[in-house]
Amino acid sequence: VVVARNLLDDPVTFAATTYDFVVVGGGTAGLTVAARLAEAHFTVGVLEAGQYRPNDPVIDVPKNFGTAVGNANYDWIYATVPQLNVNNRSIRHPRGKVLGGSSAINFEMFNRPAKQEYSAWSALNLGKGQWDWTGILPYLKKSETFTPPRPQDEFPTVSLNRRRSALPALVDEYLKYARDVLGESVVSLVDFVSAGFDDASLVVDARDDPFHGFVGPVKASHNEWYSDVANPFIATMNSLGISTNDEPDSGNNIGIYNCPASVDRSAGVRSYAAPAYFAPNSASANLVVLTGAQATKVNFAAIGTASVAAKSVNFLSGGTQYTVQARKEIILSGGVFNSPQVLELSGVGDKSRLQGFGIESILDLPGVGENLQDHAMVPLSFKLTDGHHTWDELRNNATFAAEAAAQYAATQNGILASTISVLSFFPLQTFLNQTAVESTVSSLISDLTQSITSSSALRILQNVVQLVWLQNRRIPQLEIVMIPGFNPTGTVTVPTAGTSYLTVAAVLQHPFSRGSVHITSTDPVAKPAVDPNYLSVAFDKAVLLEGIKFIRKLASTEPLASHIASFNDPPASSTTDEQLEQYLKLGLESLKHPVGTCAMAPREIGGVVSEQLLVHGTVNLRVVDASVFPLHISAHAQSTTYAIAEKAADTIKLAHA
Ligand SMILES: Cc1cc2nc3c(=O)[nH]c(=O)nc-3n(C[C@H](O)[C@H](O)[C@H](O)COP(=O)(O)OP(=O)(O)OC[C@H]3O[C@@H](n4cnc5c(N)ncnc54)[C@H](O)[C@@H]3O)c2cc1C
Repeated sequence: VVVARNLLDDPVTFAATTYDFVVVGGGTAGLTVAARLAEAHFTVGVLEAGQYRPNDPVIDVPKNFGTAVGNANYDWIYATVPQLNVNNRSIRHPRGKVLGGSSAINFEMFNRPAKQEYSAWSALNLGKGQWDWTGILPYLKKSETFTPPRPQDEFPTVSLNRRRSALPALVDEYLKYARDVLGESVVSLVDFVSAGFDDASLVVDARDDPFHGFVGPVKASHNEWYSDVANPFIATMNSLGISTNDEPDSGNNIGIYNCPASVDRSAGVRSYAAPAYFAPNSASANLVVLTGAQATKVNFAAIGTASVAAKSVNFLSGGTQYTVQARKEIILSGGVFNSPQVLELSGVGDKSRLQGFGIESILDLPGVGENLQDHAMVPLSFKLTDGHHTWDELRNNATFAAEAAAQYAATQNGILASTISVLSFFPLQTFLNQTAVESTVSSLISDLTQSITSSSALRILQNVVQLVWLQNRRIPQLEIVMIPGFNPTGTVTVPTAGTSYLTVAAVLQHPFSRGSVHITSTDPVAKPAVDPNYLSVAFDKAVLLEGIKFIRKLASTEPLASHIASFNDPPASSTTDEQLEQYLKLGLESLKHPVGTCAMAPREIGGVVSEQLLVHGTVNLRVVDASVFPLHISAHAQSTTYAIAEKAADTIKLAHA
């Protein structure tokens, strides 16, 4: 194991130094912002609870994704509180506890949402901070070195059927209520966020490839190994109206596509925050990382009455508490569960909640830990006919597995370098007929209207955005993930020996349910309570149920149908809505993209951080991680998280220029 010069395991030395910036969490966003600030000649001290694990095959070998889940050497091993709407099950929520954070243990899909989704982030922040596609795209590009797919990886193409929408009248009704409830003070916000998200100036010629970066730290590439079930799967999706999208990173992510992976293809290893941002700076004295150290509290010095200044961070290392001082700023990058936890432990959060724990309130910010949004998914599995090549072969056939290992060792390629890559994203209108869309949205609007007086302003505005999105066929509502093998994270059944599977998951992109994460104790080592509140809005369940039916139809449609020997989970005998709903409750899991618990939005509507990512009411405490997403996106979270951190670094550098 190579231990870098500036990687410390000595808390005394770390605490004895005053850094310009102290970053809590050396994860996806934390290492990105830390490295960029260190490159700009600031001194940066990073506190990371996990260890540095370079050259570890559990992390590095692309096909090993999933094996770190549940292993305390890599994973915080979170689980939700019992979820009322899914049989009171507690749902697993892994989070990376290792240098590199969740980027070290994630499933390596590296993609982007529709450009209009970022426009909503911008709208929720009144256009400040340029959190739209134009403002974020440069940072998506800055963080990546993109390698386009080889010609032989192209998918079959069939064009998408377009149908007419009749939703505007229904949605206008909710907008009227939203204006009434929110009153004059924020009525302009309703108009602002509902004004539509198309910007003609963003239409650029895809052939110029203005979308990708070619010199950034994170390597994005495409698989060379594909299962033989991929092509029939894609052709069947095409025949059901999901056309192939050759440029999914362009801000138009509708269709089925070959998803880039955060894999360094030449070395055949995962590309994640530690090798991408930490390792290249490991000779720089500006960037110091202390591993095995958990931050427990931010300490403040009062300045004036309106804003407070953060000055130091308490942390635990080897059971002893230390304090490290920051000259300029403290940056929380502990992730979607831990950043709000540290804020609450520090007296920043809902005043009455904190008083219940005897914590002195420094800033009354009721939004801390609220607004938790996640991508709920339901995987379905199918037994394939004999002779198929899937990842199951690695489990079923010891000779094949040994050959694959030898091939990987010799060439850094082959099946062990492969990842999940066949993704598709589409709006309701693609898989529901117009009557079904209208009745689903109409029930949703009635639910939202009934709860409008007990909803926060942020939530009402999000509802407005999401309702507008439901009319817009460029905003995906459902993702279908094709997994060539038995579901790596499934909990419903176990695979049969000697059998190959196809797993297809339906994933809700824009849930209307909102959850929370809050401390349950003043003990910083006690895990906060994670409650995504899955399916608490009936619309979320309805979309997933329709997603399940769509997948069943897909598996019964040629050319895919001929490759399927039998329905596995759920079995073919489950046909009624009731049976499929039972399966939904049994099989629902997280796609592991929880976001939003320190939402970037104005304080008056319930936001936690400003468009500069400063915690409201502070002059120098920022949150830079996936917790600042104000609204979920139709993409996996990592590339946007890197971009947020890259953008934050520029914002911070400017503030201290
Ligand atoms: C199993 C799994 C699969 C996923 N699959 C994908 C995928 O395929 N594609 C995709 O785009 N996204 C995926 N994601 C999501 C994506 O990886 C995350 O959204 C993203 O990496 C989050 O980045 P972050 O900076 O917010 O947090 P993290 O990367 O989780 O970083 C937080 C860091 O802070 C540290 N930390 C926390 N609290 C403290 C503290 N108090 N003191 C010190 N250190 C602390 C943690 O140990 C961690 O290193 C997946 C996530 C998981 C867990």
